[in-house]
Amino acid sequence: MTFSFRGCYHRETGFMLEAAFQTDARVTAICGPSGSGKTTLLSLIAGLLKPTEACICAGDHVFVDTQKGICIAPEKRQIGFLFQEDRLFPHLRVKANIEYAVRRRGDGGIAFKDLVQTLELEEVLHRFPDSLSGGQRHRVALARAVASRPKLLLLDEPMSAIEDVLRDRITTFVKRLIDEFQIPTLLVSHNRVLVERMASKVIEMNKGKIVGQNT
Ligand SMILES: Nc1ncnc2c1ncn2[C@@H]1O[C@H](COP(=O)(O)OP(=O)(O)OP(=O)(O)O)[C@@H](O)[C@H]1O
Repeated sequence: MTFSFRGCYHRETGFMLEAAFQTDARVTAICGPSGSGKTTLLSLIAGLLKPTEACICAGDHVFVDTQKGICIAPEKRQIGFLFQEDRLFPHLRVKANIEYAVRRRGDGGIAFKDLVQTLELEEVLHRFPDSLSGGQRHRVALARAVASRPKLLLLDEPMSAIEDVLRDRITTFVKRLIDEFQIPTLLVSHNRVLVERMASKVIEMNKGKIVGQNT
């Protein structure tokens, strides 16, 4: 599947993102210094920010085409995302948080048991997000992001809050899910080891622009 992005977005603070790229890679990394616009780019793709002008497509699925007046609602884009903050439903226990995403996809979803075991969440299934540690919350958010077998997966620093001892195993698990279910993924990370391990293409951003690409 080819993912393509062309668009621009202007923040009142003066920050301007103007970028175009396309990728066929299973995992594409977006790298660049702090404040270069990586999270803004993912937010535009997810539909959490509205671009001034854009055409954003994943294969045959057009998420946004401002010239044609198309802007699909975020919840209808079938995008799984994991942002730096975990955005779990605070009123639902961990089990319900994950089941919500599994149910959204029906039979094609990833097995709940498999997710829970690999991410070591058995012990916290009946707790509310507020009572979890940062690393635990992050693992729940990761389970939720991949559970529905999304058309596109957006990972923003996915391993940053994960304890060292779990990081390697979780990286292997996420990579296996992405490969097995052929989920095109955009990965934002400052962690060069993670990028090298997961991504076959790297896009470099700086000051809201794409300044380099390599495969
Ligand atoms: N909610 C906001 N309101 C105003 N400015 C913002 C907001 N969020 C981000 N910015 C600014 O927009 C620019 C791009 O930010 P963005 O978070 O996309 O960068 P980033 O590359 O993801 O950075 P980091 O690696 O630190 O997460 C920065 O100058 C940032 O300060």
